[in-house]
Amino acid sequence: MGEHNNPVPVVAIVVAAGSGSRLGAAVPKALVPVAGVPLVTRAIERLAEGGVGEVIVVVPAAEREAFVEVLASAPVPVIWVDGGAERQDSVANGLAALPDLDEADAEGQVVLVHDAARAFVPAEVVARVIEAVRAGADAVVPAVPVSDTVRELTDTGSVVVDRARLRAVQTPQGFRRGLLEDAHAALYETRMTVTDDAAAAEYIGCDVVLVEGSRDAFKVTDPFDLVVAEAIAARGEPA
Ligand SMILES: Nc1ccn([C@@H]2O[C@H](COP(=O)(O)OP(=O)(O)OP(=O)(O)O)[C@@H](O)[C@H]2O)c(=O)n1
Ligand SMILES: C[C@](O)(CO)[C@H](O)COP(=O)(O)O
Repeated sequence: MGEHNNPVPVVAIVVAAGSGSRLGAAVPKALVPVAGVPLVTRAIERLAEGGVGEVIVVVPAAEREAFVEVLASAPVPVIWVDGGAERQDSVANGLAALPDLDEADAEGQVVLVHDAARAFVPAEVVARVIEAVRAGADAVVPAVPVSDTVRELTDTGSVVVDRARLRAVQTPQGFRRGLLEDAHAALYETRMTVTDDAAAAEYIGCDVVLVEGSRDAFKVTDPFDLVVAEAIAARGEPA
């Protein structure tokens, strides 16, 4: 860490540039309200509560004004960035907008990547991810056991998979900034695509550490999920 009075804040790249085609709402998914509060607002509140000091919010370019309006009273400073065609592109745009720091601070800064769609992530999960990065992990992923029996399709039919060895991957995922920048640069160079940032880190040889996630951190994807989201909002904080 370089010389300074203030510690380097934990920054979160909140990807909110998806359209939410499976949800089918009239507005981008991240702006959809649950109990009157948009998903992106909820996500940022949870991140701030868990220890994030600054957010880069990646939004559909044409909708930026609407996002600025709903986040006018965000609990942490917001940097705005336009999204890309795929989630991976949106994360890369977010990374490119990270504030300048001196080299040592930038290398060690904790960067989280979070889906706005995982709006109900408990603050404890956010804090757990940050703590694991600070403790030295390369790439940190909150994950939960899989409750269904799972079958994998084969050329001839399907086979059952040992679910005790499966974990469903959530966000926020945590990294040291330098490492995540290197990972996305490598993906860009080789035109490789991944569906999460831990896979990007793995692509450049990093180990992925799993920490306990939460069912509350589920990704709002289709209309059924909105019913669950409303129920969680009505229930309040997890016990
Ligand atoms: N080009 C994209 C695509 C997705 N996302 C974000 O990545 C997260 C996870 O994506 P998903 O839940 O699949 O969202 P959508 O792509 O919007 O959903 P759909 O596939 O139903 O359109 C979301 O917070 C979404 O806003 C993004 O920032 N930029
Ligand atoms: C990053 C992620 O939330 C991990 O589960 C997920 O991969 C993103 O969803 P997508 O549908 O692949 O964009």
